[in-house]
Amino acid sequence: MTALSARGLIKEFRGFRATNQVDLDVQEGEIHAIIGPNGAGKTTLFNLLSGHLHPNAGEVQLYGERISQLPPEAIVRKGLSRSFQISSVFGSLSVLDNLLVALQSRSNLPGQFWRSDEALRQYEGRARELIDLVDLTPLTDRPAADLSHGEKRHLEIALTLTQDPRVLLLDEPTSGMGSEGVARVIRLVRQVAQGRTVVLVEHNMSVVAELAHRITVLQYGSVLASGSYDEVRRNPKVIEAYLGEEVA
Ligand SMILES: Nc1ncnc2c1ncn2[C@@H]1O[C@H](COP(=O)(O)OP(=O)(O)OP(=O)(O)O)[C@@H](O)[C@H]1O
Repeated sequence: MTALSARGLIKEFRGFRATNQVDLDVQEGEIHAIIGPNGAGKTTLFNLLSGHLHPNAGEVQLYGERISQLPPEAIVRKGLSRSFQISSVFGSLSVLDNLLVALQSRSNLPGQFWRSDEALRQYEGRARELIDLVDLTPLTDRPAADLSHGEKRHLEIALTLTQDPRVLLLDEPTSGMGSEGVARVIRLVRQVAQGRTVVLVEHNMSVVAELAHRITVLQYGSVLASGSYDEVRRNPKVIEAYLGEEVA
């Protein structure tokens, strides 16, 4: 079953075409990587999938339902959430409180966003489960501002999971991490992908090789190739696009 698809997506910024007739098919349960050289249009495509940008033409479907003109909050409610490259955590709140606020914001009307501590506590069980899942248990009560870069990325993934998405978009989950951090993220992505569909933008080819069932390669806003890691890395057009960068 197709979880997420795009047909003929076009996005222009003042006449510059950042996304050019992109078609994408992500099957339910797969981990799908979007790769491409700098400026290829990966982030723009992510923004189109999540509703943070609207296409000039073409459409995005989530489980067969057109979502491309909906605002991001409506798309989240339909089961697609994304993490951002730029940290979206509240630094002054503890790890636990970040999760409590995110869980509560999902379950209540916006006017009720800030409520009593007591009301927040009903989400504590789920918050602690998510903290465990992303390996942050020893840091539960620490202000998020104290976390390392890698730990913040883990917290962000936990925050994204508060929406209980069927489809999870991860924007460069390993960016800025050393090899140990990268290995932890690989384990984490595998874990959160159980029972979910994951689409990730990723520059690190060893991460892509480890995780991705299928890959879409972008160049100059267009799809250059798609297929398994082995199919894609043997594709002469991909090799040429990455000349000077490590693919194999
Ligand atoms: N808001 C915008 N206004 C004008 N041009 C934009 C805008 N957003 C993106 N672009 C341009 O669109 C192209 C694709 O950008 P995008 O950020 O999607 O690429 P990317 O593949 O994510 O790059 P990177 O790997 O470097 O993050 C770039 O040339 C960029 O300058």
